[in-house]
Amino acid sequence: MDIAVATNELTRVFGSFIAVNKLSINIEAGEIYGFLGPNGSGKSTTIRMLCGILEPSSGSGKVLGYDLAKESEKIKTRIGYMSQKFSLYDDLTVYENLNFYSGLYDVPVRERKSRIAEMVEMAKLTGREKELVANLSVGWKQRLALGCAIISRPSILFLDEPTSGISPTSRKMFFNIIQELANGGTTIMVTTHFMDEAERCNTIAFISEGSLIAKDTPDNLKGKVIKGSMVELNVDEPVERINEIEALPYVRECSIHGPLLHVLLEADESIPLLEAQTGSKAKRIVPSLEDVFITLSRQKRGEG
Ligand SMILES: Nc1ncnc2c1ncn2[C@@H]1O[C@H](COP(=O)(O)OP(=O)(O)OP(=O)(O)O)[C@@H](O)[C@H]1O
Repeated sequence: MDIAVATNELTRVFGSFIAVNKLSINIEAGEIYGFLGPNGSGKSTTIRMLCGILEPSSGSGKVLGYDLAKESEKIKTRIGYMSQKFSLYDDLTVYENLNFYSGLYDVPVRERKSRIAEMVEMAKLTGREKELVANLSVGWKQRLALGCAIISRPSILFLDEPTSGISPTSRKMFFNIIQELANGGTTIMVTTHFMDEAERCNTIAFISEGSLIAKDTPDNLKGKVIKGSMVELNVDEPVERINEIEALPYVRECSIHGPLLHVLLEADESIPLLEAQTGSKAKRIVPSLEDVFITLSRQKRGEG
């Protein structure tokens, strides 16, 4: 098993604030590693350290065998990185952007044309090569930004919320491309707030307040983290009822999911009691990844 990323107590502070706290992770070559956590939990800061853009305050790490502290320049030229702010030039065409990045990443001149064609095809931008980037929709721009990030064929790709702000169809298309890259052997580390994308990762690491609090496959997380019986409850004015339901002695957690409440009970035996006390039908459900993350966040805050 090849390890593409390994960190040991990697830490970053800003003044007295600890953004990333003794993070130790391993990412296997060729896997899609989902890096999840609430806003401000330290995901971007971690990725920026792994890309060699930001110096760690303490701890250590290697990416593709190169040391984060001593060999950040080597790391920068060997990885692909794409953040939510796509670094594209609006006043250049699709082709010109790809050509620019092929130069930036030192793609051999004789290979540039074929590599650009490959990226245009991968990004499903065929026929748009001469279009100004300013005229592209966000979904198109995002796939072009991906093409620019991988024009040098990096063996590892860091994606920091690549799909925020784009349509569900474009998101799906984008993740299909990611899956294909991983099938071809590229290691992918991706942050996302979308649970359907998290489901497609081989491994999920969940961080909160800079610390790693869980790491496993999506299925194992759903099977192991939540203890008790999860039910769906359809009540009027669900948000107003959360506190009252959570105060019931046999209820562990209650959270809103669309128009419904998810209620975590100590055991199945409490279902009739919950139905009687709320006057609503409770339906037993398998916990979703979102339920898992709500539980993990509460446990971290000491509420679980
Ligand atoms: N350059 C900086 N100076 C000071 N504080 C910073 C700096 N960069 C990040 N932080 C702080 O570190 C914390 C972690 O930020 P980070 O961007 O890594 O979180 P995140 O998990 O990526 O959040 P989001 O999901 O909102 O992108 C935040 O509280 C942020 O304000």
